[in-house]
Amino acid sequence: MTIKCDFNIKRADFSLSFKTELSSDKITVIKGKSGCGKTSLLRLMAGLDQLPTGFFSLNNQIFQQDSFFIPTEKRPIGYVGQDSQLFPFMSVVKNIAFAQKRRFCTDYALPNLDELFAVFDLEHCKDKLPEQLSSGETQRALVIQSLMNTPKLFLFDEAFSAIDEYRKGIILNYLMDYLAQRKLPAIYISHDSEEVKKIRSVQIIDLD
Ligand SMILES: Nc1ncnc2c1ncn2[C@@H]1O[C@H](COP(=O)(O)OP(=O)(O)OP(=O)(O)O)[C@@H](O)[C@H]1O
Repeated sequence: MTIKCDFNIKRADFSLSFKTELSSDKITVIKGKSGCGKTSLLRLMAGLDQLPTGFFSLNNQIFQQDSFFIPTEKRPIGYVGQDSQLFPFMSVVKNIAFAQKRRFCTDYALPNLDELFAVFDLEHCKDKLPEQLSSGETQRALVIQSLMNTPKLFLFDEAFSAIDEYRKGIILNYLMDYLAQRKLPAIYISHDSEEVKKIRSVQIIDLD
C-alpha cells in the first residue's frame, strides 16, 4: 500500500519538484531546512492549496490528478498544521464532537474519548473556548479532533511544537501505537530532532 505524490511547485523565487512513493504502513518524516517547502507539500496533500497539475493518491484513492481535484473537506485526511484552528464559538468538547459527527471511516473503531482526554492531559479544558486555551492545549485539542474524525492519513506539521517534552513523549507513544494497530499512515514535519528520534517505524525524506 502506497502514498504516491508528484508535485512541481514553482513560485517567483522558489521551486520544488517532489515525486515519490511512500509506504503507507509507516510514519514518514519530511526533513529539511526552513523554507525548503515542507509545509507547502503538506498543504498540497491536504488539498488546502491547489496546483494546476500534480498527482496525489493514498492506496487506490486518487485525490488529485491534474485538474481532477478532491476538495480538502472531502479528503479523509487529518491535517494538523501551524495555522490549524478550532471553531472559536464552540467549546473544546463541542469542537471534538463536531469532528466525530463528520467522521470519515467506519471501518476502524473510534478512539475512546475519555482515554484521549487523559493521555493528552486535557480534561480541565473540555468546556473552555479556544480563546481560553494555551498554544500547547490548542495543539492537543486539534490532534484529538483529528483522531475523532477517523481519517485514513494524518498530516502533522509541527503539530506538537508547543507541548512540553514530558507530555509530548506520552502523546507520541500513544499515537505510534494507535497508528500501528490500525495500520494508518502519517506524514510528519518537525524541527525537533529529539522528537523525531522517538518515532518508530519511520521513513525519512530529506528535502535538503
Ligand atoms: N503562500 C505563499 N506564497 C508565496 N510563497 C510562499 C507561500 N508560502 C510559502 N512560500 C514560500 O515557499 C517556500 C517554501 O515555504 P514552506 O512554508 O513550504 O517551507 P517550510 O520548509 O515549511 O519552512 P519552515 O520550516 O520555516 O516552516 C519559501 O520560500 C516560502 O517563502
